[in-house]
Amino acid sequence: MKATTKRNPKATLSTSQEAPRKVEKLRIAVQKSGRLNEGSMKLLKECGIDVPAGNNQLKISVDNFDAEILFLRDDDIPEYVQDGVADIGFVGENVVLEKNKDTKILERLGYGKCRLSIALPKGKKPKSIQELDGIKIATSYPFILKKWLKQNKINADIHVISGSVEIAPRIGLADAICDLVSSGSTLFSNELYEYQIILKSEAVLISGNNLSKRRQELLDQLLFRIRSVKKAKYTKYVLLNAPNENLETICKYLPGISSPTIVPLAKEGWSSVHSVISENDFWNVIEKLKAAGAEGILILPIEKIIE
Ligand SMILES: Nc1ncnc2c1ncn2[C@@H]1O[C@H](COP(=O)(O)OP(=O)(O)OP(=O)(O)O)[C@@H](O)[C@H]1O
Ligand SMILES: O=P(O)(O)OC[C@H]1O[C@H](OP(=O)(O)OP(=O)(O)O)[C@H](O)[C@@H]1O
Ligand SMILES: [Mg+2]
Repeated sequence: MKATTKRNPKATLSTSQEAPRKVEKLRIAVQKSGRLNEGSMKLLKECGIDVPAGNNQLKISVDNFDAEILFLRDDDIPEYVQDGVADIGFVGENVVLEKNKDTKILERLGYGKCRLSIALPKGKKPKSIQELDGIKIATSYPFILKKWLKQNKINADIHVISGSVEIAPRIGLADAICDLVSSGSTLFSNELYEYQIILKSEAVLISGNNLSKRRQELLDQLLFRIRSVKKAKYTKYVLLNAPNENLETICKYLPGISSPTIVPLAKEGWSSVHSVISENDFWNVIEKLKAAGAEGILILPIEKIIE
């Protein structure tokens, strides 16, 4: 008898009605509004992650990367990352250290640079930090401040307030403050001065400890892009013209990633040299390049460096 393949109508039905497989996305926490929002969104854009302009939504899916952006208060980001509500977060190191959650810092991001400092009213000039003993310090950073005081064996009283810390000495709430400083203008307008830096901070990328395999893959891709963007920021593309007899000397100063490119110029005996160099190194070699006859030196920004 001829074998027949029986079709199971139910099986066919269940396949066609199956819900589409849920795509695992990397959940990225970003400050909703405030000092770090712009820098974080700019960095994501430079990494090729297009976040659609949201109409004040708190969660937005990205079209060209398996990710969704969660817009949060910066203070909540370390805890949400620790608890796995978000996989990674862009947040100030000051907040990471203050909240002291179980997260790890993956990368320093170079924006949101500020200092956490003890500031005193103008006119009060302790000769050493030990003279802070016994004073009352207003702050929104009690954890970091307490640790610093303990390390320095200073016995001061901490008064916790959540904002407008700089006003505390003027209204008699405290003798000193411990708050973020950048330009110093908020201190200045409140008749205070920066006495002692206790932390230098910038935006950092943090992650939790339990990412799924797929989310870890996505994070690795994002980290690779962030590092390429960061590297490019501090590196410049250099173009210059040089007499052929000095090319060896010039190439010594501009070794590039593997070696510089040399293209002959229409002008007899001259070449164009193309290379990359870190901005710091460039300022150190510029005089030497000129002394070796380099002319028409052009310095161009680089968008990304993929190594
Ligand atoms: N003056 C400053 N210059 C540079 N960076 C700063 C400055 N002040 C704060 N930052 C950095 O930006 C982060 C966010 O600062 P912001 O003032 O927006 O916080 P916030 O008012 O607590 O915001 P949120 O509403 O999200 O709680 C700080 O934790 C710090 O890392
Ligand atoms: O040294 P400056 O450049 O003056 O910056 C310092 C100020 O910046 C931050 O406040 P922000 O302006 O972000 O307002 P906030 O108090 O609402 O957070 C910080 O809390 C300081 O008050
Ligand atoms: Mg906050």
